[in-house]
Amino acid sequence: MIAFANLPDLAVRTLGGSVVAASDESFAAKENLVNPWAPAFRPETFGAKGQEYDGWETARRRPDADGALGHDWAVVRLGLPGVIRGVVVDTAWFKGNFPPYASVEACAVDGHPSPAELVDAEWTEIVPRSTLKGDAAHSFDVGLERRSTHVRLNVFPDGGVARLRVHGEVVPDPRLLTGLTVDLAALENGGRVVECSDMFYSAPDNMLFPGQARNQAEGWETARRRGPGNDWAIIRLAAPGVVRLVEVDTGHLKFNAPAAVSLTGADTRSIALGAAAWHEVLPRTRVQPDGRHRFRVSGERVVTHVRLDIHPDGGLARLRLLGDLAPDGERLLTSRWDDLAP
Ligand SMILES: NC(=O)NC(NC(N)=O)C(=O)[O-]
Repeated sequence: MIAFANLPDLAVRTLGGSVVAASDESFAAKENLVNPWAPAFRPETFGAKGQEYDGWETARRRPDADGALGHDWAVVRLGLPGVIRGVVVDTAWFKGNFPPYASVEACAVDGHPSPAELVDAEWTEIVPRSTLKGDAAHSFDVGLERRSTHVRLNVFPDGGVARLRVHGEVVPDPRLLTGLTVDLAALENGGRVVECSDMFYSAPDNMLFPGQARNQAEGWETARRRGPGNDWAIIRLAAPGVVRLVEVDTGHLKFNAPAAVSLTGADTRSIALGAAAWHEVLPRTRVQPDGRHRFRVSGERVVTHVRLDIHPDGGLARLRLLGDLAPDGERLLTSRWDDLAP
């Protein structure tokens, strides 16, 4: 697997991404580009506009009076702005109607720009015009050391693309975090799972998504553990901080919820994670299936990482670690934001 594929998809709808404009969407809606599920297809489902596709599909272009063909484009607002490390242009199921070439650009615009304002933004090419195949996922590494808020997918001259995945590292806006009590584990604040024991059914980063899980697949689920020990995941927090309230949500895990959970914390500001000592944040605590549990914790020590142990296996829908950033955590977020400015 390519390295960037483990990073969150900053464009996916379940992380707040949306497709704000497109040159054309005659055959199939631009919004499908950021659907969270794998592209689906049912043959011979002809609607009023043609065959139905789970993707974005434009009309066949014809030369204008000057003989120019032009090209199609779609603009995606990233749900989580950040540094883009890789892009996947997936033409799944588009076999006779995929675009032969595509390129991708990115920009960073503060606030909430309208599609018209984005036209005048400063766009930087992050994937040069590249050849595409039909019914295939194309992965492109991106080397732009700056944060981005939007991407523009260009297809030449026209055709269908099932998904645009934009993997990267979240760079949260410190103005929305400093001085507040925030979820130090949330993906949207820059938290991430860096190690885990098992991700057989679904990835542990799922626990850190916004909102509630709508089903079991939207949380973290491990395989049935047949040997000794228990499953676990280590979360690198958004920045060093003090955890004050823990929320453990076993929603939708009914016959596969853990019997108990425990949390420990480590401070790696002056020591490597492998050598750090772990101290108790939440002692081993019984949990019930399919429900939200909240625990006030003593919150005395600054931590950079929290280890979640689930006993013995199962998974969680969500894990929230509400707390306050340490002063150097606030400084870290602010300098990262400034260093990665467009
Ligand atoms: N059979 C098709 O898929 N045709 C075409 N597309 C749709 N959606 O019908 C086309 O012309 O690109």
